[in-house]
Amino acid sequence: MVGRNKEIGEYMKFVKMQGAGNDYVYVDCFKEKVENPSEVAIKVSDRHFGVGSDGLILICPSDIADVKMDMYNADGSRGLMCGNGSRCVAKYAYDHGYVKSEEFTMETGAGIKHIKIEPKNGKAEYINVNMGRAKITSQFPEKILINGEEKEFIGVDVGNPHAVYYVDTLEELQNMDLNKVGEYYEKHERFPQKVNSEFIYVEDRKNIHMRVWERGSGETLACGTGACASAFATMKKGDCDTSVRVHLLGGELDISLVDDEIYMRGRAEYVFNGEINF
Ligand SMILES: N[C@@H](CCC[C@H](N)C(=O)O)C(=O)O
Repeated sequence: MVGRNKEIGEYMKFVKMQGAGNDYVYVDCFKEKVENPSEVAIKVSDRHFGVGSDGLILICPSDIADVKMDMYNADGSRGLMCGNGSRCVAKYAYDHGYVKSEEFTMETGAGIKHIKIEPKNGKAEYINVNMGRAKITSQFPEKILINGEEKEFIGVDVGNPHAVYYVDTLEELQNMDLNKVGEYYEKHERFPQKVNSEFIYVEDRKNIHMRVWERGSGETLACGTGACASAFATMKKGDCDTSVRVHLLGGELDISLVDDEIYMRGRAEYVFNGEINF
């Protein structure tokens, strides 16, 4: 815990931020210390008894980059990479003067990422993240039996694992009951480390629609790495150009592939600051 107040006991200061509706509780570890981040992630993420979020992200100093992101899913499991989180950490670090220029580096569990800020009135408005190289991790596509039904997916690693499933119509995508079936996808024996599952409808060569069931957090309004994985799968399959807009339940992300590296561009926003009691 990071503080003690004689009226309320132990408390932790945080800022809630969201990127395309993927919301996390962020703690500024340039100033604060979080001792049991997995337990804290479970507590803060609870939408009734906590702050309410898709997980916890610590914004930390780094020995090897300008800033470090340390992320935890809502179930307390550690995530190696978080696309939406990286934009929020970048915005926070830039707006709070922890980084001094518009281009800087971020340490993540999936290596060092290069960030480029597009500022407006001195604050980060759009954030570009070089997500690095993606890798296809399955047959192309691979058949799988999920809850008695045969499906096809494309496995993609973007620093964390994804399985991308095509859906035939936008209506079918909108009507999917992920709360009912999501866990069958996440915890299938084909994925011993569990997996983030994306369901996509390709509208045309420049637009795809996506819903996601995230490993460790369930359905979220967006997943940055999932958007990159989905865009990459459609590009490799020849269905989309090398620049794609991904439409998510909570917003939009622009993903492009340049010299085999994936770039993600999008916004990040503050929601509120607070203190939570323990
Ligand atoms: N929401 C994230 C991904 C978070 C980690 C993921 N659930 C995992 O366990 O790999 C994103 O925006 O990329």
